[in-house]
Amino acid sequence: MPDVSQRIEALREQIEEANYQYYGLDQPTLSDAEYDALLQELIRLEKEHPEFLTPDSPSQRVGGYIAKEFPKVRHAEALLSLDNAFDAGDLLEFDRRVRALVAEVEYVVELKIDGLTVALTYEDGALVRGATRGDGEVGEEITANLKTIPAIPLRLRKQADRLDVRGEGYMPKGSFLRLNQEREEAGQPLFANPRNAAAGSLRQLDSRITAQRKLGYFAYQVLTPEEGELASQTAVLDYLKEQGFSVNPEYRVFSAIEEVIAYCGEMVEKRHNYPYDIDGLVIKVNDIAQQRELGFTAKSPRWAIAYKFPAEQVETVVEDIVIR
Ligand SMILES: NC(=O)c1c(N)nc(OC2CCCC2)nc1O[C@@H]1CCC[C@@H]1O
Repeated sequence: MPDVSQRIEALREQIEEANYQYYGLDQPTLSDAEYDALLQELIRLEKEHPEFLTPDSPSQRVGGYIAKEFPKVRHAEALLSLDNAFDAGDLLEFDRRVRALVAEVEYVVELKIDGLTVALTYEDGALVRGATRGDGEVGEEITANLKTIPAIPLRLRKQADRLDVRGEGYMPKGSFLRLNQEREEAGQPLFANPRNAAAGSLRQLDSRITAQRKLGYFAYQVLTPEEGELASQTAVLDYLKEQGFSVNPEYRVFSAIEEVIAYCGEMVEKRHNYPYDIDGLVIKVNDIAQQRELGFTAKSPRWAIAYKFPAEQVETVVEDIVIR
């Protein structure tokens, strides 16, 4: 019989690997029952042997920490907002401004997840801090709540002294529907949309409540990618996947803005085909060195723009959510 600490370590690795397969690669390896059995055994062993409990154990994902308030935390680098484009003209104008400063350019187009920005900091491979966007400079520290999101790794898969990651926390449509049904049965006010539900769930003082909300997270940026020799946004996305993050797979690379414009048109029709809300697309210059050359305006990067989908009639959206 291996000693308890070896069993605990083996359980942790199996559980985190299952999380990565399910949330990182979207290829579940364990059934829910098998996963729960491992987690329950880990929680039991850690209760019987608290000397082996560590803050980065997957047992901490079920929550149990009650904050009195959220401390403020200053972001390592300001979280910027994005300029918006609403039609082909705006996108052609964006491309013209980019090409005025850099010669050949390639664009990465990502789904614009309709959630809220969450900044994560890892030191020696462990998640040490997570925060909301706040005003872009200073956010709220919500680490305990973020640890309950299986798509957010508690430990990186590859060695890194320090890694700052940005991504979008969101509530999948299925979780949103279930939550509002429960609230309706309990006579509580309903959330208007998944984005509000995600914001409310991440700002819960009791992380057990956050754990029940079944939130998701898509990582899309690392700070100082050039230090990690990451030369492009697509390389950044590959790196984030290797490190165990859930990265949205629906990104495309185009070398002409006309192709980006055509893709935006296609996606207006497909925007409801995903199990999470999107409110547009984010178009980024792929090459990191060119991003540096293009720099930033006072509030947003010159190398990225958000294409916002046209507003819809309310009944279409409600009908879509209920029927689908
Ligand atoms: N919501 C998103 O899915 C998303 C994305 N896929 N990619 C970025 O890239 C940032 C990085 C630097 C410039 C924008 N930002 C996103 O969301 C932004 C954060 C703040 C405003 C937008 O929601």
